Amino acid sequence: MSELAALKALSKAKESEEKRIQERRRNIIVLILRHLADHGYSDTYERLCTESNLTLQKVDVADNVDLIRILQEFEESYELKFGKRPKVVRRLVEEVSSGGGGVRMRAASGGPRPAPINGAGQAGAANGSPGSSASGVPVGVAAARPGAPSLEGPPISGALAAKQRRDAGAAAAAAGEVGRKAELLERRQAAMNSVKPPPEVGMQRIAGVQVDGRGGVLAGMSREDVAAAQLQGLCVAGQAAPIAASRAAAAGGGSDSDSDPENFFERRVLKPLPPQLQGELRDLGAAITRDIFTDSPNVRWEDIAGLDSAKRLIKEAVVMPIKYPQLFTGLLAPWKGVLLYGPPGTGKTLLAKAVATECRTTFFNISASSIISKWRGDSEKLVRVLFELARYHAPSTIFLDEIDALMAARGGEGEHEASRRMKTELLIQMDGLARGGELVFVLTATNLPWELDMALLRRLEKRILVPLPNTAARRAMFATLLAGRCSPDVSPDLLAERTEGYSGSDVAVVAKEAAMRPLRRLMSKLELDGPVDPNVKVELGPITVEDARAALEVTKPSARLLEDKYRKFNDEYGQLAT
Ligand SMILES: Nc1ncnc2c1ncn2[C@@H]1O[C@H](COP(=O)(O)OP(=O)(O)OP(=O)(O)O)[C@@H](O)[C@H]1O
Repeated sequence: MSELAALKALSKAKESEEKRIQERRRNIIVLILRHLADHGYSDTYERLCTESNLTLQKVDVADNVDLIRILQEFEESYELKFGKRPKVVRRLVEEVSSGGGGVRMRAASGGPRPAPINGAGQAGAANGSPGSSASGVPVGVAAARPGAPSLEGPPISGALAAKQRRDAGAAAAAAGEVGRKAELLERRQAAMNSVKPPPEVGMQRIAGVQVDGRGGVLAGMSREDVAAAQLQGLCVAGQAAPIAASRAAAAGGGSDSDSDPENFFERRVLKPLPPQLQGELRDLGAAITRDIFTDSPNVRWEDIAGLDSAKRLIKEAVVMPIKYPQLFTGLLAPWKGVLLYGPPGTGKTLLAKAVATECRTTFFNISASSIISKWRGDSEKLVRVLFELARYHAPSTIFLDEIDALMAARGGEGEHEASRRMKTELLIQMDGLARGGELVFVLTATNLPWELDMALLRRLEKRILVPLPNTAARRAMFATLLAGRCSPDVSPDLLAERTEGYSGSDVAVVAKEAAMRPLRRLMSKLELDGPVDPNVKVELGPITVEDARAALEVTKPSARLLEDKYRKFNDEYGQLAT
């Protein structure tokens, strides 16, 4: 072949390769558009149409192709080739608990790889920073995050950033402004380094204090940080706080989901609101969606002391039908409504959170009293939308806490018309569940079961008493809460014996009160002795017998009085005879 012909062939090959690349790029956008449209992400769809100047009215994907199928085929061919499933998405940052309720993030171990997809990592490397910003946030993530702030204009993707850098470089070189180019690169890099993760991923930064998931202090902290962390109870006497104690704190103090690195990846991705919800119903739907647990509340059965029968019944009524639906058919069809009742602070909400952790269904965590206060006029519609969403996201669990606030007996004096309508709607919706095929459970909790409307009680087929903890359960709670904090003569047995009639939350208060006393001693010492000497270890002394006695004295049982009433209700309506 002549040289000319060879050149021509080369140019043609290059041209068609470029065409293929263009085509591939366009196809990717079309596939994404189709995916967004099929899955109801309408806002994002509109934006992508505008940005890409493509719409599904002009082109569409060919038959039998979609992103899910492509991904599936990729996974299969990878597995065939390498004998293992590919890891399609990987962690770039992990959350690190501060142990004090806060969370910071750091780059995942091994650091981010250069980002071949968006190119930002390579650009970073070129600038002396191997794909990671000074703040520990991989540049690739920062640059690729929609909405992340950048120095100039809207957020730029890694590829676009790289292109802009190339363009900027060419322009600068042409003008002989090498210095300006360097400055530009530096500014861009600085801009990307300063990008923080958007708040929606639930991460926070705590300046200067780095504490690992078990309360251990990480390298890089100053003595002052350590002292401050110690004073905040992040670590006792220079040691990592016991895992059991931190888990118990999590169980007691609400969700520790943000502090559990595993949760980052387990975070639930919700489907967008169903398109049939329009106008004000859509607003109600959005409000309810905010009450869906997207993170696991991370309360395990073993975090809940005692309550063995209640746990067994709940597992049988709610958890097992979701895990093994094939066994729960016909006569054994799952219960649609479950009522947890008992004195305040006995672990009803904890049990519900354990259900959410265990089942991984869509979990609607609804406080009935907040429905009333926030949506007084609209609560009937709210109930309808709630059940519609629960069916849409099935399998789901609707947890209605404080159900007595919503469903006190109807027809009472001064009952508002809107309230009556809302109650009727709830009953209708529950009947609808019994008829429908979707797996939707209604789990309710109350301290005042005798105030509930009889019609509702009938629909809550399974009624489970959650009683005050017995001695063994109180002992287990003290052992967990006070692990590693007591002098040898303070035993959990002694505390358990002295707390007959206390609820679980009373026990937690006694434990906290006892643990506060050595801290108070330390604080008054610090106040008296002036500023902290950074070389002196800040140590909390142990809880003494005197501390425990004083804590018991100031904390009285809060739920004993109504115990007989619960037993009576249980005899008449309950399922648990303990
Ligand atoms: N069985 C238990 N095991 C461990 N901790 C418990 C237990 N029962 C109660 N607690 C402690 O008491 C706190 C309150 O518990 P929870 O909110 O589950 O009570 P509740 O029965 O839902 O109360 P209320 O009826 O007032 O809403 C928990 O955060 C936990 O610290």
